[in-house]
Amino acid sequence: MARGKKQNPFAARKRQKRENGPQRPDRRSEPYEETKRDNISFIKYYHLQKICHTEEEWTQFLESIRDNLPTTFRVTGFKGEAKALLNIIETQLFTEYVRAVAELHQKPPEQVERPLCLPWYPNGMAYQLQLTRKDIRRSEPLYRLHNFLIVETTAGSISRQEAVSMIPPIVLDVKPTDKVLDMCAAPGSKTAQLIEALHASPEEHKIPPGFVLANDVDNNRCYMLVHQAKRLNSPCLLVTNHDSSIFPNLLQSNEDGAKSVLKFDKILCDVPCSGDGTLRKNPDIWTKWNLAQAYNLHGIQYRIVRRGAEMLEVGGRLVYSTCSLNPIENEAVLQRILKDADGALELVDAGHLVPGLKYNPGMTDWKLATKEVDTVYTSFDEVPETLHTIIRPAMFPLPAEDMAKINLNKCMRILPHLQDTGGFFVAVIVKRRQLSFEKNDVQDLVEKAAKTAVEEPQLDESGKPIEAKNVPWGPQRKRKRLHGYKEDPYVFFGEEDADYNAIKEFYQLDESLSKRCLLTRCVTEKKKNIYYCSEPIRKLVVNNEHNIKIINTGVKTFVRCENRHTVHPYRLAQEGLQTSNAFMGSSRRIEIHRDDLVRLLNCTDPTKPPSTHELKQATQDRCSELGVGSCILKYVDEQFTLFVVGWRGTSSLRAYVDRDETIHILRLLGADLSKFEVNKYEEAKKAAAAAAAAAAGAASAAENGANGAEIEAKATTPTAMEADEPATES
Ligand SMILES: C[S@@+](CC[C@H](N)C(=O)[O-])C[C@H]1O[C@@H](n2cnc3c(N)ncnc32)[C@H](O)[C@@H]1O
Repeated sequence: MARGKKQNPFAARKRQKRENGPQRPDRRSEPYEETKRDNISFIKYYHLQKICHTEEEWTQFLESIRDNLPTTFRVTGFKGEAKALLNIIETQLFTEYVRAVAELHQKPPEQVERPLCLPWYPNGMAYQLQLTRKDIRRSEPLYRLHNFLIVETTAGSISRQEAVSMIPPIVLDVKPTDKVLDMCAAPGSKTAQLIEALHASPEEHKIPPGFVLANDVDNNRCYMLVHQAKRLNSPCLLVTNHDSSIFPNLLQSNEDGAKSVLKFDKILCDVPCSGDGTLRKNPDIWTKWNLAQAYNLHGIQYRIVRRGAEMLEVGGRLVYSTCSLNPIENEAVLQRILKDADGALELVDAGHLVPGLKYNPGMTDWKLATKEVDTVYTSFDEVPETLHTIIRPAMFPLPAEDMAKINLNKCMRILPHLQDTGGFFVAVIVKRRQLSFEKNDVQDLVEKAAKTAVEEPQLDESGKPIEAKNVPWGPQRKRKRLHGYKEDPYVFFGEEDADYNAIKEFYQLDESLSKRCLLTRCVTEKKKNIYYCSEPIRKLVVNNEHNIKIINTGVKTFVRCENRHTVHPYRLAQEGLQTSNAFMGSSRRIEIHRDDLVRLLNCTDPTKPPSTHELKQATQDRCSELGVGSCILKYVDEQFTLFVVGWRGTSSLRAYVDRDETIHILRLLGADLSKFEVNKYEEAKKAAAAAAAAAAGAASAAENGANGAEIEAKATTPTAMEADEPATES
């Protein structure tokens, strides 16, 4: 090895593997073997626990849990156009669905089961299809349904989510004013529901006064969470990366300027669990299931819910949920925290929030067993000493008189056979008074904040921030890093900001969109992307950034675009329009006819935007009043109003939205989508045919002794972008 050169351990391991040859046989070419849906310990254990009330129900349970899971999705709630989309789904999409399923199963359309509207999901916005996710992904007749699910999911208009997983956010009953904590949030399907609930009254709150703090201990999963939540474009979300069981107390500023410990109105503890409720979706769990998983998880589950209870406001609501059926991970955890709380926490009924949902009550008696379920214990005295570190006294049911006080029967056990879903456990707790073990020491936090305060950006003599690139040792580098955490800083706008003033003037921005809530992710004079977060989120960040690992916040609202035809350096971002629109004046608005909007959206070549002369006279007239630059295209329908970011060029007008959003809007407008419809099977067939033809051609050329003249694929050089187009976003 060369001197001074360190050996890369990963490369070395890879080299070693290559030299040793393949360790495992390559099974890719072998036929796919179905997992055996059986596990003796699982069946013995749950039969022993009597999770079903009768033998007949037990048989139904076993039959159902071995079956594949239907597909479910919900229309995301707070967008104005949600109802219009639902209407399209119920008419056009389901007609196409029936046709495709009939073709797939080769039966008459009348015999195809219609999709089921989940009766307990609010406003009839969730549906269940009698197809597995695999069916949809792999069957050609279903390609349009597949395309629909993918496009609308990416556009944020629907969410594909297990039916039972939709329940915890519903029973948490989030209001737009609530401070919400999602303790174990990734990958974020429930967080998305919490955000939607926060935005449920746009007429009342342009920006909801509440917020959602979504946290997960797993850094990589935090980014999945960011990706999932981003589709909703909410300025009221903060994503953090902590162990929830030791989540730090957060500071808040009261109206009088004093500091206090922040308490949450609503907390979701969707804790890590053994996941045996998801056996229908993840059949692999059949082979791995054993009781040790539940014993191992009980401790962290208890510590998370205990910490959640401490952070809950008196009068606040906490939902504890798992996708496990095991009482060790469910009732045993809850009885522990309820006993600790000594009446300060109360289990409450939540059935009225999910009317029509079938579930069994929580268990008040259960047994413990060895890993193989060959020995059963009804009390800790029976447990051999060798198992004392695994099976703990608190896992056994409380004595009858204590059990009677805590109402475990109010928990909800959703079993697969009750309504053809996965298995799930949900419990709702209300905090009646402070907990004796709760620590609310503000002084400590204030001192810590003062000690580790993030330095303000350095300004030059004219008050401008000094470019970070000129001072590599500058403010960003000085930021205190928590445990190797490496996120860029959150730099809020100051009182005087030249960019803000320019934006305000150009877009006639109402000052109630607080400039202090605009932020960038680096200390630089030339800001690139400008994000917006709500005022409560700003305060949360400013008060606590010394203490919490922030992964993400803010919605991209303005984007720098250099363009020689406009003096204004920022264009609008479609993501942020949902918030910024309500604060913009009329200077950059164009009310547009449906046909014009369809024409603009159908233009997929950014180098050839539609000329204004092709548009309706009213649009042309309005365009001639507007200078070059970003604008808002408004379309009003009987059912909904759409706002789309546009770009007024010197002689053109274009819509500035991505492909999935384009398809979504065209769908709402009832326009032809065939241009965007991809049949991946047809494309694969064409590609295979082309490859076969090329191979045949090459073979015959070789046979004929041709001199191998190369057919050069011509690189398609795009024509130069129209000069008045903004540079595309990076
Ligand atoms: C059941 S999943 C949560 C699913 C999520 N609520 C949703 O609906 O998409 C449990 C999550 O807990 C996280 N987790 C595990 N231990 C944790 C801890 N100590 N603190 C915070 N999160 C934790 C895992 O990384 C995992 O993402």
